[in-house]
Amino acid sequence: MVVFPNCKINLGLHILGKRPDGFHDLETVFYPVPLLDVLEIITAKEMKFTMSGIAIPGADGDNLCLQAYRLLKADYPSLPPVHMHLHKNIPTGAGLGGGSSDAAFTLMLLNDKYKLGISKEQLLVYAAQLGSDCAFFIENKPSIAYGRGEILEPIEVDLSEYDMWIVHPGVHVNTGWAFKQLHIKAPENSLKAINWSNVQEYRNVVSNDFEEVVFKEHPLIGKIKEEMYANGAVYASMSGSGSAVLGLFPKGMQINIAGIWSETGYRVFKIK
Ligand SMILES: C[C@](O)(CO)[C@H](O)COP(=O)(O)OP(=O)(O)OC[C@H]1O[C@@H](n2ccc(N)nc2=O)[C@H](O)[C@@H]1O
Ligand SMILES: Nc1ncnc2c1ncn2[C@@H]1O[C@H](COP(=O)(O)OP(=O)(O)OP(=O)(O)O)[C@@H](O)[C@H]1O
Repeated sequence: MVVFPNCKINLGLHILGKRPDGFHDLETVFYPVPLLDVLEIITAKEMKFTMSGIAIPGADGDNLCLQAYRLLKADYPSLPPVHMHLHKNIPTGAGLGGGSSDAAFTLMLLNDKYKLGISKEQLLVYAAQLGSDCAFFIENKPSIAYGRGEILEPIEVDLSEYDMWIVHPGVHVNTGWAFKQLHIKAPENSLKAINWSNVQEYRNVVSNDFEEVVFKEHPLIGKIKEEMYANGAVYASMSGSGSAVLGLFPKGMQINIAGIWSETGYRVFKIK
């Protein structure tokens, strides 16, 4: 069975405070984006995990797909050994949640393939154990998120009238590091109060608290955002804790990619 884990972008991200468990409470809008990994799982004589595509830092044994398998295997010992193959397209350490998506899709695929009968509510609980933004991918609908990112409410956001470009500058931002750099202050507005149908207004009212600290450490990421606005973006922002930057442009607008983001290591995605 083959599935295609997608990524997410954050539209706005407010860090509300540090919690006793070391995590942070946040407010953000998650929006699913069809930039896809490929995950195949087949029944095997013994466990095997293989990968192709973009290399992922860290040991293969720590891969979130395997962590998801182990989490279910502990509660469902009848789960047979499998061969999982992950083809990685979504840049890592990019704020696009690719690892979290792979984990969520592994849970859903195993549940479907082996008829484990796990309810959506229980899948959300498993997902939240694997990563803070993992639960989002179980629902995979535009949502406003609270708590660590696992408390989700659907929200009406439709960006289909715009062309979306995502630029990844090849820099890996460690999410834990980014949270440690923050100087937490009360947000100027609530993302819930924003009129999400007015995309033209986003530039004035939608902000990401990570940008200040991440741009300071990696000025080239801030530069990408500036370049998006200089080249006609209606809205541009870093996603999550970076390093990917998304831009919304008027539909059909021609952008001279080669002239703007041709530096070595940069990857530019036009989202279909
Ligand atoms: C920044 C976001 O991308 C926004 O969508 C997510 O909140 C990050 O979610 P994630 O990558 O799934 O994060 P996790 O793997 O759960 O946590 C990585 C590290 O980030 C920090 N972390 C993460 C989420 C959160 N709400 N508070 C935190 O302080 C913790 O130090 C944690 O050890
Ligand atoms: N299947 C996987 N895909 C990507 N990263 C994985 C995977 N499994 C484990 N990881 C580890 O998780 C780290 C972060 O991965 P991910 O791509 O989700 O980061 P991110 O894009 O910054 O996401 P987020 O927005 O959730 O912070 C990687 O550096 C890697 O060590």
